[in-house]
Amino acid sequence: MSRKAATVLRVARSTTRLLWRSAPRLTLFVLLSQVAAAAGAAAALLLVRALIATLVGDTGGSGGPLPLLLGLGALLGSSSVLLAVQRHLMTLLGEHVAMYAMERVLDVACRVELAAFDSPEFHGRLRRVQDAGHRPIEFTEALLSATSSLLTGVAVLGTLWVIDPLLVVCVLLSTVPLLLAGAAASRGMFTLSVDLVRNDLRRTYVRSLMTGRESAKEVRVFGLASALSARHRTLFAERLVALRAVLRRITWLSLLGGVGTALGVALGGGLLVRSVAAGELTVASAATAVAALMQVVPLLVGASQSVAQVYENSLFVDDYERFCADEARLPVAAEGRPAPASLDRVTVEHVTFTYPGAAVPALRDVSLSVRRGEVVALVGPNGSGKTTLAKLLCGLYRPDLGAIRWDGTDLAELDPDGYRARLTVMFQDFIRYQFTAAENIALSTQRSVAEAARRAGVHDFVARLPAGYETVLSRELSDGVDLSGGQWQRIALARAFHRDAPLVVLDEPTAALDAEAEHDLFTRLRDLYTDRAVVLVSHRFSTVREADRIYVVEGGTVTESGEHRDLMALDRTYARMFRLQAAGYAPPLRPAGTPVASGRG
Ligand SMILES: Nc1ncnc2c1ncn2[C@@H]1O[C@H](COP(=O)(O)OP(=O)(O)OP(=O)(O)O)[C@@H](O)[C@H]1O
Repeated sequence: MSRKAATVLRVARSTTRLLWRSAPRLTLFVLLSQVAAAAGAAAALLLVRALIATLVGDTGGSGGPLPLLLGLGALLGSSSVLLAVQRHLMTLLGEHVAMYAMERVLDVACRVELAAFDSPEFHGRLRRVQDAGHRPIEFTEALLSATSSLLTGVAVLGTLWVIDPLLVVCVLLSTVPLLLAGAAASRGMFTLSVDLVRNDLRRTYVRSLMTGRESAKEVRVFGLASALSARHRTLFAERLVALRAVLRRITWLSLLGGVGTALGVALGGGLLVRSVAAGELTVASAATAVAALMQVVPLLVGASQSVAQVYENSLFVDDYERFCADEARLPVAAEGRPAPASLDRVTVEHVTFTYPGAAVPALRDVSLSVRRGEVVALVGPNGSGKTTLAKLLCGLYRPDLGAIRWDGTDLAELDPDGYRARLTVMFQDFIRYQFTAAENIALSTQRSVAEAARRAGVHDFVARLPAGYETVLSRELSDGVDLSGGQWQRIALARAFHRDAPLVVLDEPTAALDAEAEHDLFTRLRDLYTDRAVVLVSHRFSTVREADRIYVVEGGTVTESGEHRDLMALDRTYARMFRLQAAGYAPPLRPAGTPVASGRG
């Protein structure tokens, strides 16, 4: 079996499964309507035959032409109703299948390792399969249409076979170039969509900058509109160039296919003329054969187009199925043991980690530990690896070398979802969900959110919003409210506080908080998290000095560690950075000779 046929068969099976799983009753109705349509067509043929028999007086005792005519009329009427019902059912089924297909993609997207999101290839595939939701139903429609054209074609070919089997051979040969051209065109369109996916992603991104609320401010202040539209036009022009090249090839292929078909038909015509001239065929038979040829050729052209559609859609559905199968196989399923509910100590042991595709490791031979009841701080310059370490602690990436252990057990041996459920985190780039305030604090549970909001110091503020915790925090999706940067950060903190977990990771939790709120949070941090292990990433030395242990991360490695006093005594990077920041708050130095204000007037 050719590879193309194997793909189509595989996709026919997977599409049937998709249809059935997405909407079993609708699928059944569609099938029944197809059977009814076929039965109606057969009944119409029988009625026509009976009518002709009645009209030529060869009735065998039936009740005259009127009931037959009425029956035929009723059949024709009901067939047009059936057609409308079929369209209705197919539209609904298409929506169900697209929804089901999308749900599978979303499921995979939420389960894959975070590393996948660092790969442009993954984003390309994700985009392609998201766009392929309509393909299963189009595959089904094309398959039905090809089958019905082929069945009708076979019936007409039967007439030709009776007149001269060679004519059938000519007709079949004439469809081969069309089929080949169609298959090449289908592959061309599929390859084009693969090649253009990066371009599509970039265009979508540029468009989102030009239309998004987040970017609207900068686009206006920095006057980015014309630069962005130029970029959009360039990307569109690149797309057009690629599209034109493929369309040109497809047109040439269709032309060659058409010439092949014309030659096949001409050969059939030549055969007819020769047979008539040789007296092997009556003029009446030759006329019937010409009529059949005239009928069968457009039928087969239509069938070839449908077959090409079947093939094109099968390539997209196959791609989609491979994505679901491949990505689902990534090691993220609930394998491994569940993490213990309690925690005594998390240790990072000689961990080295390089982001996918990065040239240098983001972390090199990093070791640290945090115990229950301890607050451990990570400090260091921008880009030194603090957030990366936080992400590894959250089990979002796996170390290349070394291990992270939860009470001695390597995280690699634990079920990742179960492990993540044992920790809570506030990321530096936390998400501002355009949902209600309550949902921003706890989307996945119904547990009371007020206590967490109180801890984050945001309860009073939220309670004063127009609809309190039910206020939607969006001006884009509803007539809700937007918050200030600090208010958003407190909401994100409340989200972290809402989960009762033994490991707490806070990455720059106070960057946008006012001085009072920051001070308040840090003085309460220990009370909030007695009995928890807290890892705190911060650039604010005034807050990290209280930590039980401070790790200084520089260039992906831990260069110093200890308590504030020890690190100050060491007088290296920490002490230098601490003094630098403290100097910013020191009173300005007086130029020499300036009198000191007495303050007594
Ligand atoms: N997804 C990624 N893919 C590739 N490289 C990355 C990725 N995320 C971060 N990096 C790189 O890893 C290094 C460490 O980044 P990280 O975000 O951990 O720094 P950081 O210490 O938290 O910095 P900051 O203080 O600015 O938040 C940087 O060089 C950064 O460019």
